[in-house]
Amino acid sequence: MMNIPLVPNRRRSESDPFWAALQPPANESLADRDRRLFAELEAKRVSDGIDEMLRQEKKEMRMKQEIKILLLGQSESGKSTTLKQFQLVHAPAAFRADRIAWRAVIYLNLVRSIRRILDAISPDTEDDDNDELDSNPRSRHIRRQSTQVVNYEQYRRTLEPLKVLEEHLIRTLSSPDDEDEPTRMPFSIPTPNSQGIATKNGRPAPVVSIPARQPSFPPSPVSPILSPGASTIGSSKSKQPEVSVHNRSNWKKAFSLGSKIKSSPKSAHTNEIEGWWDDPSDPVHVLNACAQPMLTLWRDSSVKQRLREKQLRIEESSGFFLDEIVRITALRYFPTDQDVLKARLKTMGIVEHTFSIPDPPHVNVDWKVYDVGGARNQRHAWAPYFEDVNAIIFLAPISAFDQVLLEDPKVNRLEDSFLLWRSIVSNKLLMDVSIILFLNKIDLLQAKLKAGVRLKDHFKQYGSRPNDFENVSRYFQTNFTTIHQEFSVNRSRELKIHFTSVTDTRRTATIIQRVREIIITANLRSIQLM
Ligand SMILES: Nc1nc2c(ncn2[C@@H]2O[C@H](COP(=O)(O)OP(=O)(O)OP(=O)(O)O)[C@@H](O)[C@H]2O)c(=O)[nH]1
Ligand SMILES: [Mg+2]
Repeated sequence: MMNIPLVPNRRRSESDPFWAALQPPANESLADRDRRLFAELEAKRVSDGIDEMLRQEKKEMRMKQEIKILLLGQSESGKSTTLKQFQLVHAPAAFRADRIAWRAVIYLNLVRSIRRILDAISPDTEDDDNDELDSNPRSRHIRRQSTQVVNYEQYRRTLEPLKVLEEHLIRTLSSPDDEDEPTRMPFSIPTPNSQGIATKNGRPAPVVSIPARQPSFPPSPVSPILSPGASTIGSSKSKQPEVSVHNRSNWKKAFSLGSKIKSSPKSAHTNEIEGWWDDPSDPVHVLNACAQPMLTLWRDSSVKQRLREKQLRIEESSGFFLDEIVRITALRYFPTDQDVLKARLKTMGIVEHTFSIPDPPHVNVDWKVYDVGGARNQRHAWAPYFEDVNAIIFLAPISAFDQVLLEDPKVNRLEDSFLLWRSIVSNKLLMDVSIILFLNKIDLLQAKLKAGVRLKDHFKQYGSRPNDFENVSRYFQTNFTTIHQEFSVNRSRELKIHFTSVTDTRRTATIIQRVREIIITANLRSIQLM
C-alpha cells in the first residue's frame, strides 16, 4: 500500500503533477487543515493494517506446507492397509462411506479361501501343488504323508456355485463400467448357460495380474535358506493368481449403493427399506445358500488335518474371513471398519490420497499419501516419486520369514525386503528424505512363532537363539538397522523404527500421530523455522 506523505517533500519539482495534486490548497483554513490531517492519519492507519494483513498472509502461505509421504515395501507388506488407517484417522466419513463397496472384495477373499481349501484337499492334487509358499525343504518333506478327506466330492459339488461367483466378482471388480450406466444394480450373476461373462459394451477387461518374472537382486548380507526345489512351489497349475485392480479403475463405484437401493448403511438392520438383499441377482444369495457347506468344510477335522500336513496356514493369509462365515454371508451383511482393513486387494499403479490437516499454531498441512504397488513388476513406477517426497514409510512384513515371493518363488520374502530396504536407504535421490520403518505383521509373527515355526530353519545365521518374539523381533530390527548404517547415503539420518500390526486400529492411530510429528519436525527444520 502506498503511504501518503504527511510532510510534503519540498525539494520535489513543483512541475510533478502527482506531487502537486497532493499539496493542500493555498487558501486552506485551519479547520480544513485539521480535517485533512485527520483523514491522512486515518488512511495511513488503514493502509498499515492492510500491509500487516498481507505480511501475515505471506507468512501463512510460507508456513502452509504440502507434505508428501510415499508408502513403500514389497507386495502384501501392508501399504494399502496403512493408507486405510490414514483415512480412518483423518477422513473417517469418507472411509465409512466406502465400506459398502468393499463388500465385493470381502466376498471374493472368502470365496478364494474356500477354493484354496478345496484345491488342497483334492485327491487329484499332487502334494506340492497347494503348498503355502514355503521356503523350507524340511517342512516340505514332512508333508509327504496325506490324510484323505472322504467328503471331498460332496464339498466340491455343493460349493460349485462359488466358482461361478468368483469369476463374476473378479470381472465386475475389474470392469465396473461406470460411465454409461451409473444407476444399474451393482451385481448381476450370469445364467449358467452364458459363455464366460462378457462385460457391457463387449469390452474385455484386464482382470487378474500375473506378475512377470524379473531377475533377482544381488545377494544381501542376510541370506535365507532356500531349497533347490523351491522354484517349483508357487508355479503349480493350481496356484491362483492374485486379483488386482488398477488405480485408474473406478471399482468402488460399481459396488456402492445403486439408485435402485433405497437403503442407507444405518438402516441395513431395520425392515423399513429395500436393499441389495432384495435383488435376487446379488452375490449375497449364492453365498448365503453356500454358508452351511462352507462352515462344515472349515470345521471338518480331516480337512484341518490335511491343511496341517500341507503346512497351509490359511488363517495367516491375506483376506482371511473363514472364521466369520455366518456374519459375512448374512443377507444384510455390512462391512465393519475391521473387515475393510482385513480385506485384500492388490494394488497396481500408484494411488494418491490428500488429507488436509490443520496443525495449529504453526501450520496448515496438506498431506499427500502415495500408495504404490509392491510386486516386482510394479516397482519401476516408484522412482518418479522420489524427486519431491518428504518422507517414506517403508513396510517390512517380518512374519513372512518362511515365505517366498509370489512373483519369484526362488526368493524368500524377508530377503527381498532386506534388499529393497538397502536399495531405498542407499538411493541418492532420497538423501534428505525422512525414513520411517514399520516392522509389520507382528501379530502374525507372534502366532507363527507360537505355532512352532522356527526362524533358524529359514535363516541359518539365527542359530540357537530363543525362537520367541522378543529375540526374533530384535534380530530383524538389528538387521534392518545394520543395513541402514552400512548403506545409507545419509549417515546422519535418524532412523525411526516401529513394530506394527497395521490392522490394529488403536495402535496404528497412535503411531500415525507420532509419524506426523516426526515428519513435521523434520520439515520445519528443513525450512529453517526452528
Ligand atoms: N494380521 C495382519 N494382517 C495384515 C497386517 N498388515 C496388513 N495385513 C493384511 O495383509 C494383506 C495385504 O496388505 P496390503 O495392505 O494389501 O498390502 P500391500 O503392501 O498394499 O500390497 P500390494 O498392493 O500388493 O503392494 C491385507 O489383507 C491386510 O489386511 C498386519 O499387521 N497384521
Ligand atoms: Mg496395496
